[in-house]
Amino acid sequence: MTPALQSHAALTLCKLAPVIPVIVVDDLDHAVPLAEALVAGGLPVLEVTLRTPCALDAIRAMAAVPGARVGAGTVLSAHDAANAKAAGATFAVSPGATPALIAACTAQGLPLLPGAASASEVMTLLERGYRTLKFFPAGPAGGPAMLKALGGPLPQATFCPTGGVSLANATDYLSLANVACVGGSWVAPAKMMAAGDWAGITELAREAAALPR
Ligand SMILES: O=C(O)C(=O)C[C@H](O)[C@H](O)COP(=O)(O)O
Repeated sequence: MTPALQSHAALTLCKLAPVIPVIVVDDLDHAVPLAEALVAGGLPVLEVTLRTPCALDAIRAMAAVPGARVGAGTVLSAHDAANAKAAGATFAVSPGATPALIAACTAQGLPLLPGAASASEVMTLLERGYRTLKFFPAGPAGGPAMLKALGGPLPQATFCPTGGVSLANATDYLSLANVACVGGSWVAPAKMMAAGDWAGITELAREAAALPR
């Protein structure tokens, strides 16, 4: 799958909802109820970070939840990409991008949302054929002002800013012409997951899904 087609698939996913939840699953038993809660609240696209031992099993379980579009986050290597694909991930998100990761996602037909935080990084990915990018870490890298500035010379790149995005500042990003959606962990707080507060998480998802863009 060419990078151009990967970016097309990624953009389609980004347009499904204003927010992609960034999920850290510590307990496999949380995976299905969490996915159901987020989908019920209107957030169907879910990024499960490969940061915990049960992440791949969580992806496998969540991929079977009706309406869920489950991808892997923190995909850093070709090995991660292969594992994510085998677990049923339908897309991959990375904080940056490397030639090895790009080659693996291209070979395996796994749409990659690669990370970029500077004009040169954006230009390098555009050169490779990627037009849908993660802007990471969004807050520390300059926030909405930085994205707006990048949009001047590089309007062909569309972003999913992630890292320091919250309900309070999401609209500052979503109102920009070069932003398709935002990513954030605030809709799946560890405390609410530990407490099994799935109704509360559905409520957070509802608020997020209603954000204007
Ligand atoms: O590991 C990755 O590949 C990531 O996706 C990193 C996440 O984007 C941030 O950890 C989410 O940031 P917060 O919403 O501020 O918690």
